[in-house]
Amino acid sequence: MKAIQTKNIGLDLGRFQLQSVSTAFPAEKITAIIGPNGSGKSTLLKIISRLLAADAGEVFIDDMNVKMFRTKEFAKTLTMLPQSKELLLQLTVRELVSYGRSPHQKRFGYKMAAADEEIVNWALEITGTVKHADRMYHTLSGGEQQKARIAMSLAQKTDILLLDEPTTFLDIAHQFDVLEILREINQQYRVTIVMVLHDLQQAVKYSDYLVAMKKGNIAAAGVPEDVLTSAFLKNVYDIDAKVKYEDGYPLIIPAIGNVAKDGTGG
Ligand SMILES: Nc1ncnc2c1ncn2[C@@H]1O[C@H](COP(=O)(O)OP(=O)(O)OP(=O)(O)O)[C@@H](O)[C@H]1O
Repeated sequence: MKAIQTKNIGLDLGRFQLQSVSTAFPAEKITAIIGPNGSGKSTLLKIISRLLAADAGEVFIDDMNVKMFRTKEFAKTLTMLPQSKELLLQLTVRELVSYGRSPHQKRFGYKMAAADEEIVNWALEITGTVKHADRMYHTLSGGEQQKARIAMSLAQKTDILLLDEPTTFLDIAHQFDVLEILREINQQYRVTIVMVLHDLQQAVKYSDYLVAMKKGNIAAAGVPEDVLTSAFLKNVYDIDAKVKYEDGYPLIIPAIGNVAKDGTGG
């Protein structure tokens, strides 16, 4: 199983720069990337997953530079589920999830092997999307679509799973449902998971490690209880709040009169 390391990643997007980002995501653990809107979380995930090329620096999976992977080998090693934007896919849910198997197939359009069918069924089952398998993807609700997209990522059966805001569009029950599924995947199959989460309480509860970003830099990294403190909230989000832990679950109590500022993390 693989660990990810970034070394001095730099990228200039004009008004925004990733500034020599060096960090690591531990193998076989769940890491949450947190930080204010626009702090560079998605950009970092896109660079790790080769969807975006950095101007400087390197990404390694174990000791292998990601540039050295052949496309198909990379797709068998790492899956990235980007933030969902409106997709009007003319596909059934089963067809969408089957795309997850394409890196494992000999030729595009080749009839799927029984073993691949089994994995597609497993991904549909584990995400609770089997009941929608024969529906057109675009007719699903936002939450149902999100679970179908997660099923597609799981069907790819990689050692590393990157997810950008996997709980978007989901109600609270389905958010916990998805986070529990991811935890099960991590524990049972020892998959390394890195996900962007905005809910700090969920990030602490469902991850082993936190990486926090602010203005294109790493602001903090470590075990959740060490990272999520009152001083951290002030530094990264510019909010005054107390943090109390109850049974390992953080309670974030904002100071009275605390108002959101520009949302850029100060
Ligand atoms: N292709 C692009 N061209 C120019 N600027 C970009 C591009 N992609 C992202 N940016 C800018 O880079 C900054 C970081 O974006 P990014 O999506 O990585 O942030 P984020 O931390 O994931 O934010 P959010 O929590 O809102 O999803 C933002 O200010 C964004 O507008």
